[in-house]
Amino acid sequence: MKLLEGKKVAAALDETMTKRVEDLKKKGVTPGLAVILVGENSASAVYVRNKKRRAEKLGINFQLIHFDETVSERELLAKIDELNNDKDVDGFIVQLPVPDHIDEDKVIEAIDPNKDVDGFTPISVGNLWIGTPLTKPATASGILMMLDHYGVDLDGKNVVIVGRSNIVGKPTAALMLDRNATVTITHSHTKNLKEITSKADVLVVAIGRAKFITQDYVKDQAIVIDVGMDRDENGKLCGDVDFDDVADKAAMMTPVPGGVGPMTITALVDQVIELAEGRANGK
Ligand SMILES: Nc1nc(=O)c2c([nH]1)NC[C@@H]1CN(c3ccc(C(=O)N[C@@H](CCC(=O)O)C(=O)O)cc3)C=[N+]21
Repeated sequence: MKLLEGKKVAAALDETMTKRVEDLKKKGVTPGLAVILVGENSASAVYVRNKKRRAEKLGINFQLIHFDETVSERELLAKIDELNNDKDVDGFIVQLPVPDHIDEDKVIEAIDPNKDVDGFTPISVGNLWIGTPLTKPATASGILMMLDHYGVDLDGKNVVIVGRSNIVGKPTAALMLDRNATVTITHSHTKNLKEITSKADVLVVAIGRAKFITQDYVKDQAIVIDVGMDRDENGKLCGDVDFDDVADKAAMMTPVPGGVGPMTITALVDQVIELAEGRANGK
């Protein structure tokens, strides 16, 4: 089984992105990324820390806006409006989840689609499904960037996605469809899940259930993409796929950590640089 090493692919792509940022700085443009984090969710703190580290390593101007859990929706929307109008910020995200007293859809809708580097706004999602994405959805794009790096041709392939979240399942289905794959989206109400997943040439799993996918869910020589970020019985980071159980059946598989996670961040920072390049050309 070939390991799809997101961490290595991310490092290789960092080199070209660093060069792009240097070229931009020569034109007097520094790419700007802002992240709004609300509250003290420990997983979010790790992901945001990783985003900050990567952006700063590339020379991107990173701004973290960390609100207390009790921040009002009005205050959050005011900050979003400020970032929408800040010409030095090419893109920004509101790290999800936000506390229950805040309407997540309302917050996402307030983001300027031209700065929506997560690809979550209705305009971005609409453009994604009609095939003209304004901005690329980070995790889904990260998955495609990794498959491209390993030369996986999706045309005509049978792709099964387990999970239908707005962050991963749905945008990944849209991008795979765009590559002429035959896409099936499964979820918690799907009947005979094993029958469907064991026909997949490419299996993408994003359900937040530690080691849920065992080899009886996997077609021989399938490509398995594990987007899970869970903890196993010993509290160790693991994915939605039982890696050891599936390893001798899959042709290719992503590890957790070190697989999709780093590529999610690569897609995010690549998107910010692309927007800054657009700004530099418009200058
Ligand atoms: N507005 C928004 N955009 C997101 O893109 C977004 C979000 N909210 N909410 C949560 C998910 C999850 N996500 C990850 C990012 C990095 C790693 C990552 O760096 N993973 C490392 C391990 C991290 C660790 O050490 O725990 C790895 O897989 O190697 C994982 C997951 C982005 N998300």
